Amino acid sequence: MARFDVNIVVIGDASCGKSCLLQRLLTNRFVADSERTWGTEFGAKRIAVVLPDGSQRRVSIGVWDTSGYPRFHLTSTRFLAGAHAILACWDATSRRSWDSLRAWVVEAREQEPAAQVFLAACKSDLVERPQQAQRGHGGSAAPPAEGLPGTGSGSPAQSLGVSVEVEHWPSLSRLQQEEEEQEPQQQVQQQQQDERQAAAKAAAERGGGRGRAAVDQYSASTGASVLWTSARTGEGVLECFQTIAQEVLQRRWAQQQQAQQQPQPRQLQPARPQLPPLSGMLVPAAALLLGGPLLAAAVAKAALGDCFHLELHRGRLYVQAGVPSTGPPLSPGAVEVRPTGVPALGNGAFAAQRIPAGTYLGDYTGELLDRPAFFARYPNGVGDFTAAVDDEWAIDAVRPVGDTATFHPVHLNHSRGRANVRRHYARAARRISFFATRDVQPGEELLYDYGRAYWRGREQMELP
Ligand SMILES: C[S@@+](CC[C@H](N)C(=O)[O-])C[C@H]1O[C@@H](n2cnc3c(N)ncnc32)[C@H](O)[C@@H]1O
Repeated sequence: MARFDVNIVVIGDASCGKSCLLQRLLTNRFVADSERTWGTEFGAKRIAVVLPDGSQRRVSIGVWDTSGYPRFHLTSTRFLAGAHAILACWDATSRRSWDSLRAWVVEAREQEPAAQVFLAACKSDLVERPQQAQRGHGGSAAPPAEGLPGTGSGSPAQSLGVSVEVEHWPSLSRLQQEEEEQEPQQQVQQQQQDERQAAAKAAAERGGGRGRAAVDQYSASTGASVLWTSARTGEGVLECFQTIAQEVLQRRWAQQQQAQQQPQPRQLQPARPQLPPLSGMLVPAAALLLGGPLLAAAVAKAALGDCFHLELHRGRLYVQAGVPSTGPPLSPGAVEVRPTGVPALGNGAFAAQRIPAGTYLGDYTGELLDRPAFFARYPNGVGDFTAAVDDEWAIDAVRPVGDTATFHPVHLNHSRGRANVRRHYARAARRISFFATRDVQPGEELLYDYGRAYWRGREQMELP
């Protein structure tokens, strides 16, 4: 799983309203006939949260909308590993959907015991909703009264100290397409919606939905908050995800406080970073002293060959030593993307077979963003899955990160001291390539040093 501050996986029966919930969160629109979710969809949003100590933090939430179809069951549950929160949804108008909620919750807890579980009633505009706005285990978090800009619904934003800053979503093309298609169909859709609403209300009255008492009882027995949502009206949707982010961060904050009060275990000394061979560096250093930079560069190139690069780009001279620009390709299946077992890291890339030193692991591919596009998407300058090519261009790999079946360099975690991978930059070509710097044994994680700039402003998050 990709690493966001709060990773949320949405589970529940097919057609219970999960995709509409995610679309409402990301686009503030209701797409009545949203496509079935084949596999898993993904979206992300940045929100600012106030911690219990009063400090403010900007956090990103990543939301994985899994398929509820039985044939995708395995894929869906695979995404649970590394989740901080699991949102188990049911269709508030459907008895069957409610009845299978327990099985989803049991499975979620088995797969990712560390995750906090929340229950979401979808389509709650079609049933009688709870009145009060209590939050917490054993209670239901109903939307409070006054709205947050853009939601058109009630919001606990002030009391929670949460505000939305920016959002982005990878399924952009699909959503744009839906937007284009929506206009001419609007009247028909409205009619269909009215009909569906009337039918669902009738079903709920016949006992299709679950009574409040049963919901509260289950919530109390599982310790999972209930969040009432309607993707159609927008009510409770943003609040649902705000509640989750807030509760996850509150728990994390409490755990950190507790850990600080306990004696710290002895820290392992990280290994020294890998440098180019000393002999290769001594000769150019002597040449620099004796003949100046040109001679030093010529000598370095002669000594290091494909492991020494000079690039004059946009008025700057870039020097790289110790990493090749070409190498034998990775054998198919040689890298496996899977949970690291460390919640703060999420997934990582592990050698499934021996990877010889010098192997070319792949390029950092994704959406190319220029400076304005980058800051429009990430106003605070932090993109967890972006790699800067130079001071104008960045590559955003937010899409491939959700695909753990195929290795992409975005899956590589950072280590300053244990790095066994390095990047080669060809800036003019807007290319960043990754190479193994030593033999990597089966089971070893592939790691590279993201560089100090990546951690600036969030140094406390960096693991060695
Ligand atoms: C490019 S992703 C790496 C792959 C990611 N772990 C995943 O699940 O797909 C970068 C994110 O991983 C996490 N991460 C990677 N290495 C880390 C480290 N050494 N310490 C803390 N967080 C790390 C951070 O959240 C970072 O923003």
